[in-house]
Amino acid sequence: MTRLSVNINKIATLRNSRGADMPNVANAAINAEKFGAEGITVHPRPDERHITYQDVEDLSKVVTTEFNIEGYPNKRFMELVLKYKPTQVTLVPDAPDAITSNAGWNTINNKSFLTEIVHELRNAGIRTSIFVDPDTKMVEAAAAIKASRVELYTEPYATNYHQDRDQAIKSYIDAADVAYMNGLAVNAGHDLNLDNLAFFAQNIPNLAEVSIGHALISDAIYLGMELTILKYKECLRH
Ligand SMILES: CC(=O)[C@@H](O)[C@H](O)COP(=O)(O)O
Ligand SMILES: NCC(=O)COP(=O)(O)O
Repeated sequence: MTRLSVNINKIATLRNSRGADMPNVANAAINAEKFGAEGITVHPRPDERHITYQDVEDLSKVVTTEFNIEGYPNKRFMELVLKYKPTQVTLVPDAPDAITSNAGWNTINNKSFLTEIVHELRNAGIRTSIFVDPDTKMVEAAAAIKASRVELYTEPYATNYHQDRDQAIKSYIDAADVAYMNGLAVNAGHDLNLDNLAFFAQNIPNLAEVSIGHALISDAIYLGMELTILKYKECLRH
């Protein structure tokens, strides 16, 4: 069964907008898990525009499902994740000024850099996932780097879903096949929502985890977080 990891970056965006502590990020994680989330994902960006490094410390004390920290592995990020040792670290190639994640790693050109990072994380007992485009060559190179998982970057799927979902899913099916053939588990994320999630999950067998934030938190404004998480989990039952 595919795990739903709720990305709570946007809870922190709302909290930061007033400079106080409402909504409290740790409470949001506690409630998301109470409502059925099977993981909590955060992406502490270098400018801390939403999730702060302090949030990561606070969350490390309360998350009881799987804690997934995403980010670019610069020195500060590595010190953070090695200190708090989450369940999983998802390595993302984002530039500091990226408005959001907009591409997967070039795992061929960054092989030596990523191999060193993955080795350090594995030695710390942290599961590693590399954020990649649905490109079989990038997936194969991620396996050579000895990552445990790849996370398929699903923005292109979401963008093309309504136009031609069969075409939109094709590269993801191929990438997942190659991942499994190379001993990698498959995660997915970015721009997944209540419209496009079920078709994705139905077509990617053994999908280990989806991490969903922007659409899920937006839906929760109208539906409430409990019903929203229930609806997203229903999409994963196929
Ligand atoms: C890797 C990924 O797709 C998510 O971490 C996404 O980047 C969310 O980041 P923002 O919430 O800052 O858009
Ligand atoms: N890894 C994807 C993630 O954590 C959330 O992405 P989004 O749902 O906010 O686009």
